[in-house]
Amino acid sequence: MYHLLKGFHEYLTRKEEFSVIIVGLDRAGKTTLLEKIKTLYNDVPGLTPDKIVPTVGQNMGKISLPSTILKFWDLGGQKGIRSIWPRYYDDCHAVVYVIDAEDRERLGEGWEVFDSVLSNPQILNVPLLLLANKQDSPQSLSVDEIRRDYEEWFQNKIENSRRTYEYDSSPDMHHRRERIASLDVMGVSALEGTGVRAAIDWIFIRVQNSRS
Ligand SMILES: Nc1nc2c(ncn2[C@@H]2O[C@H](COP(=O)(O)OP(=O)(O)OP(=O)(O)O)[C@@H](O)[C@H]2O)c(=O)[nH]1
Ligand SMILES: [Mg+2]
Repeated sequence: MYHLLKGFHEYLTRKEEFSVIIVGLDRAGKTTLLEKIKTLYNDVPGLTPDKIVPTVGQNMGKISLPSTILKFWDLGGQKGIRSIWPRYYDDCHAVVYVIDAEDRERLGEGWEVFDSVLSNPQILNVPLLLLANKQDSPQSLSVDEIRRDYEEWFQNKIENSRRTYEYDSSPDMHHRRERIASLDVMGVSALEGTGVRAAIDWIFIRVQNSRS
């Protein structure tokens, strides 16, 4: 009887688990973001920024929300490690791409990598959120500026490739354009936590919707 009741209780209180991957260039602030998420949502706080080192491999963190567990995979962003990202694409329910809005010199590199993430067929229908991090810094580009910078970069890429006839005719181009048109960009400060709850709300709603 006890086991029956226990099983029934577990059935009633069970939570569905969703995997979210956090990708972006090295130093974008992915681990700082994950640790801030843990601090905001868990009883046990995440690491403080002074304890965070560059990620070699991946970090995992979970948070519990109503009837839902979000399991985050923070993947190392250094060039040599990015090749592990595709291993996570098949099983993820949402993708968060973190861009360092303060580092103007690396924006182009950030878009190049973002574009290669976008073009993966495995995540074609997976919710994708672009986070413009480091909004606490006065040097950071705003959300609107980040969006514009990406659109300009993308436009340039198309123009250049038209000349070489390689890009425009690719079959996934239509999807990519649609995806960019409906892309959600949010500003956060992983360091201070600003905007982080709004980003989690976005992920929570999207994974619920994509399931139904
Ligand atoms: N000002 C500011 N600095 C930040 C913010 N988020 C991260 N940083 C700093 O950016 C640097 C890199 O942060 P990490 O979280 O280690 O970056 P990462 O994306 O995990 O880097 P990899 O693990 O190498 O892929 C650290 O010095 C952080 O303190 C932020 O919101 N604002
Ligand atoms: Mg890291």
